[in-house]
Order: sequence, then structure tokens, then C-alpha cells
Amino acid sequence: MATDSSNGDHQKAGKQPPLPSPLRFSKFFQANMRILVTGGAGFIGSHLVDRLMENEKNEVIVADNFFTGSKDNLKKWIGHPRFELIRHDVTEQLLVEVDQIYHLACPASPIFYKYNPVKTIKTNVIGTLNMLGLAKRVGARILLTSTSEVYGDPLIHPQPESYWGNVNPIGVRSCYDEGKRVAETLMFDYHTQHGIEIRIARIFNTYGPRMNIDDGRVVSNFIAQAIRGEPLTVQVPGTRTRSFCYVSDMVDGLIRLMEGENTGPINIGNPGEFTMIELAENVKELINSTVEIKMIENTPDDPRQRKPDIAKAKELLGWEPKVKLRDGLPLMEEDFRLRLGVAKKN
Ligand SMILES: NC(=O)c1ccc[n+]([C@@H]2O[C@H](COP(=O)([O-])OP(=O)(O)OC[C@H]3O[C@@H](n4cnc5c(N)ncnc54)[C@H](O)[C@@H]3O)[C@@H](O)[C@H]2O)c1
Ligand SMILES: O=c1ccn([C@@H]2O[C@H](COP(=O)(O)OP(=O)(O)O[C@H]3OC[C@@H](O)[C@H](O)[C@H]3O)[C@@H](O)[C@H]2O)c(=O)[nH]1
Repeated sequence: MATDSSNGDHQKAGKQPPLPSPLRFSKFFQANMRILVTGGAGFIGSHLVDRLMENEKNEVIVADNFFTGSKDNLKKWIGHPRFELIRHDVTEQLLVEVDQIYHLACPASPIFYKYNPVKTIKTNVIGTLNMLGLAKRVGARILLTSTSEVYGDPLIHPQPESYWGNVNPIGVRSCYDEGKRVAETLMFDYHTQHGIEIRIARIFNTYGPRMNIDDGRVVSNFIAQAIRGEPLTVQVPGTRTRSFCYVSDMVDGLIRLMEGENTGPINIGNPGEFTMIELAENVKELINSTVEIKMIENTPDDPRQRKPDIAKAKELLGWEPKVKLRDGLPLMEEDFRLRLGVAKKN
């Protein structure tokens, strides 16, 4: 294991950050905080927007190309005076005046990020470069949603931030995991070279309401299958593990990271670890005990195990997840039943 203690945390920039807008220092007028959320029409992004909009001092701008996201996720904010939605692809430049940038834009489900791998890596590399260029011009603080996938198929378990990972650079997942690794590198290079204030969250598998029904990720697949009375498709061997974080906990962690003093990278995830068979059994028990569990083929390079070490998040952000898997699944079930139009039988 590589244990370089200078792995990003508290790294001191060589340069002073660019000055934020003069409005920030205006004597007589308390400006609202302008916040850009890229990928804000997606699953995590739209929950983040909900939370940011609760604060009346925030103006929120969402930039999204709607590849996996949808206006529907933001419908309650469209037309609100503190909210703006822009159809924009982050691989192109964006000129807006903001104080903070939450940079989430990137398809997250393997079936979507593998669909057009060249576009995925462009989104991660050129998209992150563009957002860093914007942060540099306007003096904004920028947070990147990186991923547990930077640890690849991890040989250290659970994964601390100091672990450098075990990633296949030319595999079918590389457009995403190597893309995010480059995005992290760009964040630190802009921080060191230009003094940009950066924050990096390494997000572990997150679930909750508003995931696309056809998203393809395991929790949304199993819940939709259980509600429809279809077999739960467990990919072989069924002993792969993941640790699932409910979306409200995730949003709380992201905001704490943005508002805190630490650059990260910081793992944000729920350390409760489950095999895919265990997950299927939980879904079966909670949602529909009549469905069967069906073993199906897996995809290449599927990480064998994943569980976050969240000691840093606890210590530096005062954060830990509150929602257990067995409490989060029924909350997601409610939303899926509404969207699928299938009521629960008593
Ligand atoms: N959900 C998870 O389990 C998880 C885990 C680790 C990291 N993350 C990261 O969190 C972020 C959000 O994930 P999510 O689960 O909400 O995914 P999502 O697919 O629901 O949301 C991604 C959003 O980004 C938009 N987008 C994609 N490419 C874009 C582009 N080129 N320009 C502008 N918009 C673009 C999509 O339309 C969508 O609204 C992603 O960066 C993802 O890598 C998520
Ligand atoms: O129907 C399914 C779907 C998936 N799976 C299994 O469930 C596990 C999790 O797969 P998912 O597709 O949900 O997500 P992964 O953990 O592979 O990737 C995710 O990791 C973190 C994020 O960056 C992204 O959201 C995504 O890349 C895998 O072992 C997969 O083989 C099933 O058993 N059945």
C-alpha cells in the first residue's frame, strides 16, 4: 500500500487564489452566494440542488446536457427567481459568474459511461479543465465528485484515501475511472499552480429516490425488478461487495466538504458492506418476497470488493452516514412505485 501522507490533505498551494467577485466584499449590499452545479439534473445533483435552494442566500445555476439527467428532477425549481437551468455540455466553455462550483457532470452508471467511452473521458478531462478554468477566472471554490472507482479493483480493504488503487488503464471502465483520476490530478495541479480552492469527494455507491428506473445500477435494478415481480438479476459470482450510501447522507457530506477547510480527497460513503446476494435478499425481504434471484453473466473488470474507510470524513468533516440500507431501501421503493405506477399490496 502506498501511504504517502501528503496525499492531498491540507496541501498548501504555491500561489494565492484569485480574488472572488468584488460583490463578495461590498459594504452595503449582502450578495447572495451564487452556486453552479454541473450535472444538477441528475440523481445526486438534483438532491444537492434541493438542499442548496433551502438556503435563501443561495442562487443556484444548473448546467446539464441531459444525457442521463432530466428536467423532471428539477421541476419544482424551474421558474424560481433564485434558480436557473442551462442546457450545456461541460466539454464546452461556460461563462457564468459564480462563487462556488459543484462539478458533478458525468454519467455515473456503468452502462451509460461505457455507452460512449470517448465522450465519457472527454467529459471527465475537458469538462473538468473547463470548470477549473471558470473557477480560476472568477475566483470560485470548486468541488469535484470523484469516485471510489479510482481505487479500481482494490487490493487494500477497506479503502483509505492514501491507497493509490489498482486500475486497468485500458479496460472497459477506464474511460470513467482513469477519467476521474485525471480529473483529480487536474484539480491538484490548478490548486498548486494557480491557487484555486479545491475540494475532492471520493463518492462510494449512492442510492435513493430519483435514480433512473433504467439506470442499470444494482440498487435501482433490484428495486424496479422487485416491484415489477421480475427476478432479481445478480451478476456472477454474487459475492462481489459494495457499500451503499443513502443520497441525503451523501448531500450532507458534499456540502460539509465544500464549506470546510480541507481539500480532500475525502471518502464519502457508508461503510456498511454487502455482497450482491445479500443485497438481493434484503430487497426480496423488504419489497417482494415472491421474486426469485437469478444469476446472470458479469461484465469485465467488475471490482471484487469495496468499502470506504471514513476516518477522515469523521475527523475532518464531522460527518458520518445516518441512514442504514434497510431504512433507505423502503424510501426508494416509495418513489419507484409512484413512477412505475405500481401500488404496494397489503
Ligand atoms: N451515484 C453514485 O453512486 C456515484 C458514485 C461515485 C461517484 N459519483 C459521481 O457523482 C456524480 C453524479 O452521479 P449521479 O449518480 O448523480 O449520476 P447521474 O448520471 O444521475 O447524473 C450525472 C448528470 O451529469 C449530466 N452530464 C453527463 N455528461 C455531461 C456533460 N458532458 N455535460 C453536462 N452534463 C453532463 C447528466 O445529464 C446527469 O444529469 C458523477 O460525477 C459521478 O461520477 C456517483
Ligand atoms: O443488475 C445488476 C447490476 C449490477 N450488479 C452488480 O452490482 C455491483 C454494483 O454494480 P453497479 O453497476 O451498481 O455499480 P458499480 O459499483 O460497478 O459502479 C459504480 O461505482 C461507483 C460510481 O462511480 C458509479 O456509480 C458506478 O461506476 C457489481 O458487482 C455488479 O456486478 C448485479 O449483480 N446486478
